[in-house]
Amino acid sequence: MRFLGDRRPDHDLTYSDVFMVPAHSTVGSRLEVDLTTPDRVGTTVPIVVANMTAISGRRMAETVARRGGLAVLPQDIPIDVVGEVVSWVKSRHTVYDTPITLGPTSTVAEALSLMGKRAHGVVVVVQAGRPVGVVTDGACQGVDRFTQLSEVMTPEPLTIPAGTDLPKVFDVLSAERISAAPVVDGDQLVGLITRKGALRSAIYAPAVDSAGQLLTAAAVGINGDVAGKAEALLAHGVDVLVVDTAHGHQEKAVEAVRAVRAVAGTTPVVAGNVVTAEGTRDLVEAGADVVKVGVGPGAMCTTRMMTGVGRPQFSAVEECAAAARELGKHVWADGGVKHPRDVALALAAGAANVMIGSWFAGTYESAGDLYDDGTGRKYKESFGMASARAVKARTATQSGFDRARAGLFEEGISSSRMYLDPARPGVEDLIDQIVAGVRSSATYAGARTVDELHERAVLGVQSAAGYEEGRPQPTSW
Ligand SMILES: NC(=O)C1=CN([C@@H]2O[C@H](COP(=O)(O)OP(=O)(O)OC[C@H]3O[C@@H](n4cnc5c(N)ncnc54)[C@H](OP(=O)(O)O)[C@@H]3O)[C@@H](O)[C@H]2O)C=CC1
Ligand SMILES: Nc1nc2c(ncn2[C@@H]2O[C@H](COP(=O)(O)O)[C@@H](O)[C@H]2O)c(=O)[nH]1
Ligand SMILES: [K+]
Repeated sequence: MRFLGDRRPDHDLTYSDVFMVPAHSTVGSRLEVDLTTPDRVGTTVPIVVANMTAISGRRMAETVARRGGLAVLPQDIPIDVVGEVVSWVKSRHTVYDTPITLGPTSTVAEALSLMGKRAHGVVVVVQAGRPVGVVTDGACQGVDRFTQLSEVMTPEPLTIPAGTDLPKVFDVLSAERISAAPVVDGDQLVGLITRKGALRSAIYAPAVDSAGQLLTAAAVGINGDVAGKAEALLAHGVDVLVVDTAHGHQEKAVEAVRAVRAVAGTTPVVAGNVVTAEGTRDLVEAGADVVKVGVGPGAMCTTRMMTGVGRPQFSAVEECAAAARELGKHVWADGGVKHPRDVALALAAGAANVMIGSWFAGTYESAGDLYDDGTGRKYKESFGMASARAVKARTATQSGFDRARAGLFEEGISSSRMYLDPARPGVEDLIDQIVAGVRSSATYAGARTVDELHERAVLGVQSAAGYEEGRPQPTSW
């Protein structure tokens, strides 16, 4: 990347400070752009879900990997539970969604409590493995919550034989005016497909391991038996290890990376967080394949206000990516991403992948429960991984005194409401939006790949008014 007119500013910048200018392009279509990430971790779109307890769990991991991204399971989850999640994710179909299933005598209340767990909004009623009905949210309205599903389901629903050509699935569902249908092998339920799912599976390539199963990642902290934890995660089949701590450029973190590298073999090791070239080089030297960049940009993060420490994220990514690339390695831009443009600009700055936490908290697939705020707006609760709430959970096995002492050092928000966007309530809706934005961004730069976007990007620095001009105006002024 370079700055417009070679006018490199003498101060650090974040995403909102910069804009990209269009360049002469030979890329004729946004569909010609290949967003496979250059870090060789296996992602086919540059999206990684941050290792945050309220956000990254099994449904998030499954859904995002099916579209080519990766979710990092947090270090606070017990390792045997991570193992269960990894086996479960790896048992998921790479094309079809996991259906929500209940029996004919299950109740409307049960169906409604599960429906918010997935974006497709239907429950499949199953008997001896065979789909005998489909229940929608609409069918559950205006009936007693104890009503059995056999009374409200659409019986003998349209089913799709496994392996049906995806455009055909789309056309059949459109012709029948239904949004989702059970997928069957013989008469046995093997998955669920929606119209949008058929479209997405035709556009995206899932992120998979060498056995063709969905890709997984898990984080470890820097305390305790780090190598032992890493070995246990590897034994459970985790594909990418993330050594994660607030201050990645401390000796303890460097030692943790060395310890993980020593047991990781060919498994990619990601480590952070840092914001300087020196920090990047030290983590690469210790064995990191990918360095995670970002101190303080996160939406749940109070580090900069508490400590004055951090660095505007665009410049941090640019400097660290340059240092990593000199050593043949890569960086992930971690935190502060709120719009598709931020993802595009992080890639322009040289990131190989972009980590997103809070933006994905307000989706059906995030780990938290779905709430209604009383006005009909749906939200999930989220919290930072250095908040008092997370520290309390992480230190549960320590003495009361030690826990209270650790709680003094909170650097994150313990409670926030992340509203679901009614137009984009599922994480796949957000992925669609991000991928559309980034593909378009690449064609404006004349780039066909993530690396070319970084090489060709020409950026300028804008005023707050310049940024504001770019925002849409949904009302008259
Ligand atoms: N990207 C960011 O800006 C930040 C991210 N986070 C996230 O919060 C989670 C928890 O991370 P973390 O707080 O590192 O907890 P960890 O449990 O990973 O432990 C951090 C270790 O580093 C030591 N340490 C030394 N200096 C610092 C420092 N300035 N801040 C924090 N620890 C320090 C701590 O010792 P002692 O407790 O005795 O000081 C402790 O032993 C991670 O997921 C991390 O990514 C947290 C803050 C910033
Ligand atoms: N300083 C803190 N940083 C945190 C905390 N919890 C998470 N994080 C960091 O934020 C990113 C995600 O950023 P987002 O803007 O997409 O939400 C995450 O990967 C961590 O690096 C915290 O409590 N304090
Ligand atoms: K912040």
